[in-house]
Amino acid sequence: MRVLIVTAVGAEADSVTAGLTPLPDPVTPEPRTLPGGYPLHRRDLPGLAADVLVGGVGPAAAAAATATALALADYSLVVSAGIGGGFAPAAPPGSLVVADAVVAADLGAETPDGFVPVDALGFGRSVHLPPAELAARAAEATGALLAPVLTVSTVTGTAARAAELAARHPLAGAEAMEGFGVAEAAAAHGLPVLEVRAVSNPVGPRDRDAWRIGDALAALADGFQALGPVLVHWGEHHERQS
Ligand SMILES: O=C(O)c1cccc(C(=O)CC[C@H]2O[C@@H](n3cnc4c(=O)[nH]cnc43)[C@H](O)[C@@H]2O)c1
Repeated sequence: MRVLIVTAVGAEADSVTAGLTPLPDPVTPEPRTLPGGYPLHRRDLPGLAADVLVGGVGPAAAAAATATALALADYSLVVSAGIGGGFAPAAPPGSLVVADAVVAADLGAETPDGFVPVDALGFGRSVHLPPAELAARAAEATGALLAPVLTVSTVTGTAARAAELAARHPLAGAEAMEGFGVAEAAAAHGLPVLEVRAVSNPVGPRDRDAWRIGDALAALADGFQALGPVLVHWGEHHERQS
């Protein structure tokens, strides 16, 4: 199976590729550069060809990068991966969240009666659902929380905003900025999507001292080491079905 894994920044791509490199890699291949300037790292495991793309920060950049890669090669699955904010207490810094729903949390309209999501306005959609069995197996193998992951264009920085999001999405495990963009591009190509987030900070009042980016990147690498066999298994099943 060939899978496209989309990260926002190079450090996340490095963690993902490290996790997918089971033995010390004597030769670390240089990434290719796709049109648009997107670096694409390749990892080949038995039964799994993984392309790890650095697509930029935010849903629009992520969608553009993902669509570029999907136009250039055939994939069976697209994964949005990186660090994110975790909703307390379920997703503390250093933990992992696998999305059972990829939710556009701020795509819509503010009204006197509150936020209305874009699909309720009659446009497009605001949720993409990863294959349920794949998401469940991924969460089990990585020890992750299986929960909705919110995509936001603005990082939450106040208790009030965190409470508002939690009230609208009581089961949310994490927020990040790329998942829905990756999912929209995947859906446009008829492909399933998965989202994996390693928690670097709590969703809440802005506190740069509370960031645990190193811990999150390490958790992301560990997570992808555990995820490799799940993807191989899912790919074998998927190929038998098609
Ligand atoms: O300046 C801040 O207060 C701040 C706090 C958290 C994250 C940022 C970023 O600019 C990181 C954006 C980058 O990382 C992902 N990410 C990490 N934590 C969060 C979060 O709490 N909410 C949303 N996104 C987060 C995101 O996917 C981007 O790729 C700045």
